[in-house]
Amino acid sequence: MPIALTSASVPIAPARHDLPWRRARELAAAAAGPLAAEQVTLGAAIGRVLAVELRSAVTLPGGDTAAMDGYAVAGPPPWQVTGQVLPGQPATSPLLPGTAWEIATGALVPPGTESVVMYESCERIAGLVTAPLRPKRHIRTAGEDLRPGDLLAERGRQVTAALIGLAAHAGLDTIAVRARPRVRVLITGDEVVGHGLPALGQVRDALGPLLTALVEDAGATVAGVHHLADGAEQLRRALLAEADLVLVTGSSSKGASDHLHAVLDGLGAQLLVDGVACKPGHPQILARFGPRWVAGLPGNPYAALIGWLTVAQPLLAAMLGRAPSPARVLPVTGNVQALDEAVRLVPVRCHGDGATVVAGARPASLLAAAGADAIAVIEPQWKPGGPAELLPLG
Ligand SMILES: Nc1nc2c(c(=O)[nH]1)N[C@H]1C(S)=C(S)[C@@H](COP(=O)(O)OP(=O)(O)OC[C@H]3O[C@@H](n4cnc5c(N)ncnc54)[C@H](O)[C@@H]3O)O[C@H]1N2
Ligand code: MOO
Repeated sequence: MPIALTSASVPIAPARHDLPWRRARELAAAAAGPLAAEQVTLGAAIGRVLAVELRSAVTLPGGDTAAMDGYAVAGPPPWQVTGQVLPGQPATSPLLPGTAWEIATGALVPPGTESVVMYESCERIAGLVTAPLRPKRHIRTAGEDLRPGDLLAERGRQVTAALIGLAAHAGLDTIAVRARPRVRVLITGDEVVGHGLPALGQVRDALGPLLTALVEDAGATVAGVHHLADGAEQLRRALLAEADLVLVTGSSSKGASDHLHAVLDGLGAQLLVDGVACKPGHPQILARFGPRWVAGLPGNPYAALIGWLTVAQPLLAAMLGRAPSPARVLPVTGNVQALDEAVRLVPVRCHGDGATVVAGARPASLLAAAGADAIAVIEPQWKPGGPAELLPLG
């Protein structure tokens, strides 16, 4: 059972209300250490995060190898064709000067080979081959691609299809990756319905599907999506189920049916984040009790997406031991104004050398975010057209 370890270097201090957005994100990123490693087959490794660096187990190519179909030749031309060598059938005797062996791409060249000449450059008449001789042509030298111990990928890298192919080429059958954090999603709100058309006063659940997709995209696994009726006891019991992270939506503000603060208090949870100075997404919580973390996200769907990017995504990246990707900063243009004391988070579309605000973003609607490819972090000191950090949206 993967358990998030709290980094020894980050003591949990009681949450200050309305943390600066950047500070909230940093706290979440430093809160947990990587989960345990597990060994998986290459076939199961796509998207996982490397728990150790990957190194080659082989020399590649294993010996000097023909890079073209043609003739392995020794000495000056012409060459008498005296044999043949195919991939997987290494020559047992050396090639003598003045002779040639037919050779296929990928076959080990016989000892004594000076060059490989491709069929297209040769003239062959009655068992004699001639071609201009260029020493060492079309021969891949032993170990020119990999040597045992060569680094294939650093720890913390996400496994891609190319890396799986490379690892197999390098002789590996399994690799050590981080356990996927198990994330439970608790959707609260008596008005929230899971499917079909909502009646007046009801609303279709946007957050179960949104968070499921975000969790899976982040390399974690959804342990369950639970719709809870508003009520402290249901929430308390649901928070006790096994998970590395519990996401709770629609219960982090101050309304009559927002029970998360009281329930966490009753459970003796430690609050790391309790309110963030950003718009939207201000009512956010990050707390820990026992081995599990709880992120309280606003019920407004776009605000919940911002809450995810602020506290949940960095925490999961830490549990996965994921190497941080360099911040992307681009000039941002469009209809947006910086706030005096808080960060504004706006959906943008990127175009080569800049990003443009997608109009119409509102806390309760995902329409603008769905048309965007990133969220721009508009700091109080930002000026129109100035640079802003971009958080990618998948
Ligand atoms: N007195 C105050 N009231 C509010 C504050 C505040 O600081 N003081 N903050 C406002 C902000 S900002 C937000 S955001 C919301 C967040 O409140 P909750 O997290 O408690 O969420 P709810 O009140 O339950 O819902 C807000 C809104 O979102 C709809 N919703 C909820 N869940 C879903 C879902 N799964 N899918 C789609 N839509 C959902 C819900 O029906 C409400 O319309 O609080 C403000 N109030
Ligand atoms: O910040 Mo709320 O999160 O504006 O909708």
